[in-house]
Amino acid sequence: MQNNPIRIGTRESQLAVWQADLVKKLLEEKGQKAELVFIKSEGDIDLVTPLYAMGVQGVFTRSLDAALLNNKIDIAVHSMKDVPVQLPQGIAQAAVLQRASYKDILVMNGEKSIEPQLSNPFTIHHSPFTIGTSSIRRKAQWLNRYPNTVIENLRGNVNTRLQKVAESNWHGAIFAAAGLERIGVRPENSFDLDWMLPAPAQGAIMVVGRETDVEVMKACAPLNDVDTAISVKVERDF
Ligand SMILES: NCc1[nH]cc(CCC(=O)O)c1CC(=O)O
Repeated sequence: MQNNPIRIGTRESQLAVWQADLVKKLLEEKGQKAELVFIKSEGDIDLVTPLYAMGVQGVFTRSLDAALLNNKIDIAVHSMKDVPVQLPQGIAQAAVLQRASYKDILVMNGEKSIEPQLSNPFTIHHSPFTIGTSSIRRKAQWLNRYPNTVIENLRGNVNTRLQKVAESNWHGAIFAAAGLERIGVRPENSFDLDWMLPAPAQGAIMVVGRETDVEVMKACAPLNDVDTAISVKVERDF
């Protein structure tokens, strides 16, 4: 056990804070004091450039990595799908929490459902769909199935993306189920895209720490969910 509270580094978005707060609660359940430290990431500052075009890996994780290595925080909490497979030198996985939904979902805009039209894939409809996503993985899979679609760029955290969709005249946008469900903002007018292959480790939360900080690593070990940790390792090694 660590006598000093474990300093948990997190981004400032509602989802990031929710995830860090979960880690705080789980540590406290084990009798370990903990506190949150807020750190801005490059991925939250530039809200226009698609992530794949930013040209560097780890746009959400780099400032937290630096804070860890500079001893400003003791652990960092990430959506695991945003964490590059190769961790920076000196940083190691401390735990992977039990996974939530790994699925991608379509959030439709307004009350009018386009679900019936979507049950008919690979056909050309008279008026094309307009769907928001900046993920090249989601775009490629969507266009393969619904070729007659206009894809619009959609960046930002979960809340700002939901707001952009609501203010648009698009038919809808693609999200990770986990992100919306965790913070309780999954709209009624949404459904799972069971045919879409999710990102590796989607829906999983990763805790990282300093490799040499044996005490902190030990304090985090009970948070590890073995089944999730094995699944995401296989997905990321592939
Ligand atoms: N790329 C951003 C990101 N990173 C993690 C999540 C959601 C939570 C998760 O998948 O674990 C999201 C939002 C999204 O893809 O819609």
